[in-house]
Amino acid sequence: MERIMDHLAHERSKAQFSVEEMKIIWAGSLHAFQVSDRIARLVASDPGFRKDNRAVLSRKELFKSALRKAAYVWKRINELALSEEEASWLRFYVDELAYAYIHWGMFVPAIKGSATEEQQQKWLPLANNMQIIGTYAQTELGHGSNVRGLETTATFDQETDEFIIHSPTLTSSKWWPGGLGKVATHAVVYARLITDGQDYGVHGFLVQIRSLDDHFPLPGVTVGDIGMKFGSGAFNSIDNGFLRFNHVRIPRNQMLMKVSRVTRQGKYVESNVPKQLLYGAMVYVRQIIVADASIALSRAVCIATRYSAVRRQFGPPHEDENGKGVETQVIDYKTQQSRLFPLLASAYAFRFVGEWLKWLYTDLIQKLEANDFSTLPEAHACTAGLKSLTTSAAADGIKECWKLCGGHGYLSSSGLPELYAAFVPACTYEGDNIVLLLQVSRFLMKTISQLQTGKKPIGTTAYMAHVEHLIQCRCTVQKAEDWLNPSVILEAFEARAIRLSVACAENLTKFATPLQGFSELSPDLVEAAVAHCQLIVVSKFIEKLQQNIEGNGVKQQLETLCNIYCLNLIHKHLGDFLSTGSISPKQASLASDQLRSRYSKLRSNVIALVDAFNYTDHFLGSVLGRYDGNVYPKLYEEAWKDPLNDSIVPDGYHEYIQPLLKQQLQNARL
Ligand SMILES: CC/C=C\C/C=C\C/C=C\C/C=C\C/C=C\C/C=C\CC/C=C/C(=O)SCCNC(=O)CCNC(=O)[C@H](O)C(C)(C)COP(=O)(O)OP(=O)(O)OC[C@H]1O[C@@H](n2cnc3c(N)ncnc32)[C@H](O)[C@@H]1OP(=O)(O)O
Ligand SMILES: Cc1cc2nc3c(=O)[nH]c(=O)nc-3n(C[C@H](O)[C@H](O)[C@H](O)COP(=O)(O)OP(=O)(O)OC[C@H]3O[C@@H](n4cnc5c(N)ncnc54)[C@H](O)[C@@H]3O)c2cc1C
Repeated sequence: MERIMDHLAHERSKAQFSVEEMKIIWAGSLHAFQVSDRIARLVASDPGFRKDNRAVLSRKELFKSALRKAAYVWKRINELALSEEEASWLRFYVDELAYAYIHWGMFVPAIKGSATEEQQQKWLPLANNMQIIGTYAQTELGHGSNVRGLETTATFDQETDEFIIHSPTLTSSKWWPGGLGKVATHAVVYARLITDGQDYGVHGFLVQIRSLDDHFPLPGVTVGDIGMKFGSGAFNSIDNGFLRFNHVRIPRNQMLMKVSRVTRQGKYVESNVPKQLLYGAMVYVRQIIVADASIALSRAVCIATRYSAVRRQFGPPHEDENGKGVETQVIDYKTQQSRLFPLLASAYAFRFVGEWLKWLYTDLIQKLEANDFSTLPEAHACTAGLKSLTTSAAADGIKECWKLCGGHGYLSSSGLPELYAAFVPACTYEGDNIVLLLQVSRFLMKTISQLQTGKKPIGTTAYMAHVEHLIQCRCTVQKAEDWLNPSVILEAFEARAIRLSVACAENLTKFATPLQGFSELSPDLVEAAVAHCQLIVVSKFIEKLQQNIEGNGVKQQLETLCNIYCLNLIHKHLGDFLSTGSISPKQASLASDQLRSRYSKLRSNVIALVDAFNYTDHFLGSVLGRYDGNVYPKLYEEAWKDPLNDSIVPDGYHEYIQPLLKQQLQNARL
C-alpha cells in the first residue's frame, strides 16, 4: 500500500513545471481558480453531497436522492448567501443531474433570450427564486432535429385573447424535456403559431403545466416520465418527460414576444430582430456544452492517467525509486501513451476553445443588444460545430479511458461507466452531432460562394480570404523539428480545410439542384465541416500560447500538448491531408516521428498535468483516479460495500441454489 502511495508522489516529483500556476491557466484566472477551489472543497466535505452509492440505488431512490440534493443545494446557496458565480460552481461540483440543470440552463436562458422586457420582469423573479420550476419543451415524439416539423399548435382565439395549446397527434407529444416528467411547474413550449387561419411556424410559449398548490397536472395536461435511460445512475436521476395538451388555454401575453408578436386583433407582427433568435437558447447551451466536454474528458483522463501510473504489468524487472524490483508501469508502454496522451492534450485544447467560445458568445450578446446581428451566423456555426466536434471526441475519449484501465475500468467504482453514460447523450441533445455539422457545412458553402462576390470572410473563416494561396501552397516541412513551428501546422490545417470545402463547393455545382447536391454529398460536407472545426481548435490553442503565460515551465508543457493535439489529428486524418496534397507522405512520416518524441517529452509531467485540473476525489468519484494512488486496498474496500456482500449466504440460496445442489447430490447417490 505504502509503495503505491509513494509511487504517485514520485511521479509528482518529476514534473518540470509549476502545477499551481497551471491550475490557474486551467481555471481561466486566479479568481476563477480560487472560487472553484473553495466551492469544490466545501462540497467534498459536506456529507449531504455524498454520491458514492449512486450506482446501487433503484430508479425511484436515485430520483428522490437527486431531489433531496437539489433542495439541499438551494438551501446552502441561500444560507451561505452565495453569488451567482459561486452558486453555479456549487451545482457543478455536486455533480448530480437534476431538474435544476434545465431550469437554470435552458428555461431561464430561453426567457432571457426570447421574452420581451415586460415579460422578463414578470417571469424571471419567479424563476430566479424557484417559485416556479421550468423546463424546455421543444422536442416531440416525432421530431427533434427538424424543429420546423414540430406539430404542437398554439391557435389564437381572438374572442378570449388566449392561445389554445394542443397536441393534435401522438407524434406531437413533447418527449425528452428534462425535469418535465415529475417536477416542472412551467414549460417553455415550442408550438406552431396559428392566427387568422394562417400557420406562422414554430414559436415559444410559456405554459403552466402543474398546480402550484398540489402539483397535480392542470386540466387538459397529460404528463409523465419517459422511462429508464442508458446506464446505472447517470441520466436516470433526472425525469425526462412526455407532455400532451388537450386544448389548454394560456393568455396571449404568454407567447414569448421578443422576435414577433400577435396583437389583440390577432395580427402577426414581426420585430426587426432575425427569426433565428428564437433558437437563441440553443446557441447559449451549445457553448456551455463545449466547456462540459473538456470537463468530462479531463475527468476521464485524470482517472486513466493516475491509474496507468499505479498499474504495473509485465516488462523487464525495473528498480523503483527505493531500489526494489518491480514490473513496468503501464503508462510506460508506448501504445498506452499513444492512446492516452492525445486525450490529455484534447482536454486542454477543448478547455481553451471553450474559453474562446464563451468570449465569442458574450461578444454576440453585446452586439445583439446594440441591434448588430452581423456575427449571429458565425456564432451559430461555431457553437454548433464545436459542440459536435468536442462532444463526439469526449464521448469516444471517455470510452477509451475506460479501456485504458483494463478490467477495473469496467467497475462502477472506477467512475468511468457512469461518466460515459452521463456524457454520451451530449452527442445527441442540443442538436444531433451530424445534423449540426451539416449546419456548419451550409455556412461554409455560403462563405465560399460569397468569396466570388468580393465579400470578405471574417472571424473563423478569415483564412478563406487566402483561398488562392491555400489551394496551391506546399507544406515546407523537411525534418521532424519543422513540425514544431506553429505557422507550419496552421497552414497545413488551413490548406486541408479549404481544399475539402472548395472540392465540395465544386462538386455541388454538378447536381441538378443544390438540395440534391447537399443530400448526395452530405458525407463529404460533414468531413469538410470537421476539418474546419478542428482548424478552429488548433488555431485557438496556438493563439493561447501567444498570450503572456506565466509560471515556471507552464508554457513549455502547453506547447508540447498543443503539438501532440495537432500532430495526432494529422495522424488520425492522414487520408484528408494526403488526398488534398496538404502534406506529402514523407512529411506525414516526419509528423509521426515528431509525435513519438513529444510523447517521451510529456511522460514525466503527465501526473502533474492531470493534478492541474484540481479535481477533488469527491468530484472524480473514482477509486482508480484517487489522488493518493491507493487503488488496490480501496477497490477491495469498495467491493465489500456492495449490497450483495451484506449477507454471507445470498438471498435466494434457500429457494434456488440449495434445492438444486440437493437434487444433484441425490441423483449422484442413486
Ligand atoms: C448523475 C450524474 C453523474 C455523473 C455526471 C457526470 C458527468 C456529467 C457529464 C456531463 C453532463 C454535463 C452537463 C449536462 C448538462 C446539461 C444537460 C442536461 C440536459 C440537456 C438538455 C437538452 C436540451 C435539448 O436537447 S433542447 C432541444 C435541442 N434541439 C435541437 O438542438 C434541435 C436541432 N435542430 C436545429 O437546431 C434546427 O432545426 C436546424 C438543424 C438548425 C434546422 O432548422 P431549420 O430547418 O429551421 O433551419 P435551416 O437549416 O433552414 O436554417 C435556417 C437559418 O437559420 C440558421 N440557424 C439555424 N439554427 C440557428 C441558431 N441556433 N442560431 C442562429 N441561426 C440559426 C441557419 O444557419 C440558416 O441560416 P441561413 O438561412 O443564413 O443559411
Ligand atoms: C438525455 C437527453 C436529454 C434531452 N433533453 C431535452 C430537453 O430538455 N428538451 C428538449 O426539447 N429536447 C431534449 N432532448 C431531445 C434532443 O434535443 C433530441 O433528441 C435531439 O435534438 C436529436 O433529435 P432526434 O432525437 O429527433 O434525432 P433524429 O433527428 O431522429 O436523429 C436520428 C438519426 O437521423 C440522423 N439525421 C436526422 N436528420 C438528418 C439530416 N437532415 N441529415 C442527415 N442525418 C440526419 C441523425 O444524425 C441520427 O443519426 C434530449 C435528448 C436526450 C438524449
